[in-house]
Amino acid sequence: MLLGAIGDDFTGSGDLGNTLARAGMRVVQYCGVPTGPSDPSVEAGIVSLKSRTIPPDEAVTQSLAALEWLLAQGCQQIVFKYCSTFDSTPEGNIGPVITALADRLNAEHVIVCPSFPGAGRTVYQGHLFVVDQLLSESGMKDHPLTPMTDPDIRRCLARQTDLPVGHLPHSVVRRGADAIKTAIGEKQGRQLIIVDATTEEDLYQIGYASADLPLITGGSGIAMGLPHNFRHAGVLGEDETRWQGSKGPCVILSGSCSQMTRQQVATHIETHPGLFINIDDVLDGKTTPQTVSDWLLAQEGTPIVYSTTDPQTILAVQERHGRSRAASAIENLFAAVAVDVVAKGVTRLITAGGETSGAVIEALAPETLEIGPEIAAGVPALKAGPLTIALKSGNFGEAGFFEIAAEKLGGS
Ligand SMILES: Nc1ncnc2c1ncn2[C@@H]1O[C@H](COP(=O)(O)OP(=O)(O)OP(=O)(O)O)[C@@H](O)[C@H]1O
Ligand SMILES: O=C(O)[C@@H](O)C(=O)CO
Repeated sequence: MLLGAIGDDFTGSGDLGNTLARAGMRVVQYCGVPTGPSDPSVEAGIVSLKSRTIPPDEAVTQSLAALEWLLAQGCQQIVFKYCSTFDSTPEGNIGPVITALADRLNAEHVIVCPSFPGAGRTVYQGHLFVVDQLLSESGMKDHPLTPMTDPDIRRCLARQTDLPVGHLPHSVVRRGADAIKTAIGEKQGRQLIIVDATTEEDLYQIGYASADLPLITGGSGIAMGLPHNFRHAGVLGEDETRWQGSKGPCVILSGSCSQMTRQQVATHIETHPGLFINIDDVLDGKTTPQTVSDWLLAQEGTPIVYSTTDPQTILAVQERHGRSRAASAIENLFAAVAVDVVAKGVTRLITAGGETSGAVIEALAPETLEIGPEIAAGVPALKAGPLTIALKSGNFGEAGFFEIAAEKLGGS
């Protein structure tokens, strides 16, 4: 294993896997920290955690355990993948995890760059943009778990770490890899460096400049240039595709309330069966995993079960039941439904939402997910034995994503 990565959620880990696989690396996503050694043919291993919104000390412990496993597999460089919208709270978990990984790796300068232009996220003057809006004016201001209200990620990160937070402006980045490398080297003392990046070319140049850094952090875009570094060093094998689709029944579970998912759900239910999950009914026991799973298995086509709704409805639900009780009720329901439908023959599973996908994958507990072809920017097709899976981050994909994903998982 050449490159080791730690992802703070399951969809984001797949996003990173997609970037690396597209550049010709053989990538496997591990669900949690594996207990045994990796298959020796794996060139990039991603340990996916569900650590984005857990208490910071637990996120640090899990991330350090993942790091030890990756180092034991021989990884020469580590990537910490978090969300391209920098999803975090004032306490963490991005800052505490980077700080702990940097300490363990004795990393002097650590790049922090959530930029992912393919999904409209760019960093300029230390500020994070979602398409043409500041992060704090985008849909992320209403996120159910990590509302993002400060677009200046230098300030966001400084609230989460005791390490100094520096900045590498776009005026340097656009001069290319050598200029970036020199500017990083000139930074005095140990620090985390927010690096501006507005285009994919910026990200390639940052990647090339990072060949010797032990730890790199960011969205999936930060990994764009890294496979080239290994190829340039002559250590990357030949690109060969092993992934295959499966033709069996397909179901969709959506707990994401992001703007794009809302559009995708609305599009899908125009032509496919859909069942809305009301959290009050889940907490009252009127809706159970069994009722939902029975409904799914009785449908034709590609049915969707969704709790996806608008910010006002979420707020009202959270006021009635509490934020984490509402979230857990939905996540546990989807997790149990997934286990049941897969046991009963579903071979294509699509989930929407990072937390939702994490709950589902933790319950299904596949040891590994082989990264396959891209479905949409940041979303690869995955495979665990006979089961093919698509884990969609909240704001990824076009309006017709679910239908496209179902076809891709089928091997078309
Ligand atoms: N109707 C609802 N009311 C309140 N909370 C909900 C509702 N539906 C879903 N949730 C919770 O909101 C959270 C949505 O987060 P999730 O990460 O799954 O989606 P997302 O934020 O759109 O995705 P991403 O993190 O990939 O951008 C989950 O914890 C889910 O349980
Ligand atoms: O970086 C992103 O936007 C995604 O990979 C993700 O992490 C969303 O959960």
